[in-house]
Amino acid sequence: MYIVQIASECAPVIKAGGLGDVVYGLSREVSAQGHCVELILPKYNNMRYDHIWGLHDAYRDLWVPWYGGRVHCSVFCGWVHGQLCFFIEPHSNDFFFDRGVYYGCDDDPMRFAFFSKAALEFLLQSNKRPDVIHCHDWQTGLIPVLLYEMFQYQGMDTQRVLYTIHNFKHQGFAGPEVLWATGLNREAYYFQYEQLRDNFNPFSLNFMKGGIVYANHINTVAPHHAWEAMYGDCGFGLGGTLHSKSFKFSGILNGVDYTIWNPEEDTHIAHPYSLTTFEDKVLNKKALREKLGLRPCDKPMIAFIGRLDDQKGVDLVHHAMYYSLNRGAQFVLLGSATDSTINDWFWHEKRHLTDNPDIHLELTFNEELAHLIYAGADMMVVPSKFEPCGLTQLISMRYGTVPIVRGVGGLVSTVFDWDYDTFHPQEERTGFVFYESDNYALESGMNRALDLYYDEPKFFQQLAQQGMQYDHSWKKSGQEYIKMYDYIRHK
Ligand SMILES: Nc1ncnc2c1ncn2[C@@H]1O[C@H](COP(=O)(O)OP(=O)(O)O[C@H]2O[C@H](CO)[C@@H](O)[C@H](O)[C@H]2O)[C@@H](O)[C@H]1O
Repeated sequence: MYIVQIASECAPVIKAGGLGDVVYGLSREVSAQGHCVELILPKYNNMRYDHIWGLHDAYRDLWVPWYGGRVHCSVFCGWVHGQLCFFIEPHSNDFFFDRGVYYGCDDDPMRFAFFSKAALEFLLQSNKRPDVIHCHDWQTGLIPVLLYEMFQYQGMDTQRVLYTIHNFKHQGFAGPEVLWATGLNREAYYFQYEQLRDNFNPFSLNFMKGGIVYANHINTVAPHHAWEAMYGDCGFGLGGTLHSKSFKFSGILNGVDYTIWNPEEDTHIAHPYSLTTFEDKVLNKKALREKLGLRPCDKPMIAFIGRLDDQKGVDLVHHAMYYSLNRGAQFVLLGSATDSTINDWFWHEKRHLTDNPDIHLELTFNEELAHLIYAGADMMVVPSKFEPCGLTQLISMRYGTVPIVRGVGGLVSTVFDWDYDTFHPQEERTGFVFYESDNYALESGMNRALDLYYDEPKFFQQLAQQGMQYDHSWKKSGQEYIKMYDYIRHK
């Protein structure tokens, strides 16, 4: 099969969070299983160019219809760790992708509407006719809309679309201008409830809703989250739409790219280790302390890695920092915030705690440091309010770092509580789970983990090693995606 992935991120060249990991890891796996996979991405000026090999302009004259005129674009081509990627660079005064950031601009809906249109225009003009177009999140929600309302009449009538939703909270809203810009025009038609009109704001179009309505199949990144989105409050207003499209909606659990996340071969960590040389993990804890200026001691090390966003339960992350110190542990946080209130809050904490030798807050995006923390920490807290799948707990388990998670979304499907899980025998359990979203619940999870660490170190190590034995590589999930591609291709 020939698959084209269209997305706003692809790790490690463009990564703001888990979307980038999934787009790269899945592409690699599907290629490894014998299919042809190409990626189309925006050419941001701040992406990690050091991860692209052989970048050259492959298609100089892409003209993209936009409002009444056309925008001239160049398409660059290069290899990102073995995956062929095309990067679209528009030459216009909007400077859509020359902003020094991936997201967070007022005109984000316009930027990604343009990208969606340009990506399809590139396929059309370069005569690429994939069997399946796989697009992701709100940024590419307009792809199936544009394909079925416009491009199929220009010769792209056999392409099928899989639309994967990684986060229902961000849906992409715009007014009618986006219809005039992209050439979809017909306001009255698209503003119908059955089309793109937002379920709550009648004056707004909803990109993600468009993706759901028009794609051949939609999935989210864990089966449990598919249920939560349809029947709970995790659909953020799209539950009804999903319900009406439940015949084409499912969940496929994410995997982790074990060529990147592998403690045996990780070049970013101080001392590689495996299940059988688990005792070397402590050398990474020592190296982490040295790197971050934490004092040498025999305390446990608790970590948090993630976007500092309301979704991640930042209030509980904050509580976990102080509670760890109270219980005699060290704490490391690696995160960055796009919300200025949360950013200011954590910068305030960082300054306040700067002289404390047992805690370090690193408020940036740092892929290399993330590897060292996964390897050096004993426990990872993931107190999310909602979590479609979650990769940090999966990576942590791979590194023998015990996850302490809130029982939501993909977290509850991958972390099995050491004390209370009723579905798995003790030798298959992997961490600690709490359910309520308050300090007491978090403390109960952390206490049980710390008690096991202090009082029964052998059992704690056994638990860490049990997590390492799970296979959360892309192999199985990759096969599920291939089955899905094949299914929609023949629909
Ligand atoms: N400051 C920082 N420095 C370095 N690395 C950092 C970092 N902050 C985060 N990361 C890394 O980014 C990834 C985050 O993974 P998550 O599963 O938390 O994704 P996220 O919530 O962004 O995405 C959404 O998409 C993913 C993928 O589908 C879902 O798993 C998830 O539930 C959903 O919310 C991990 O690889 C983590 O190590």
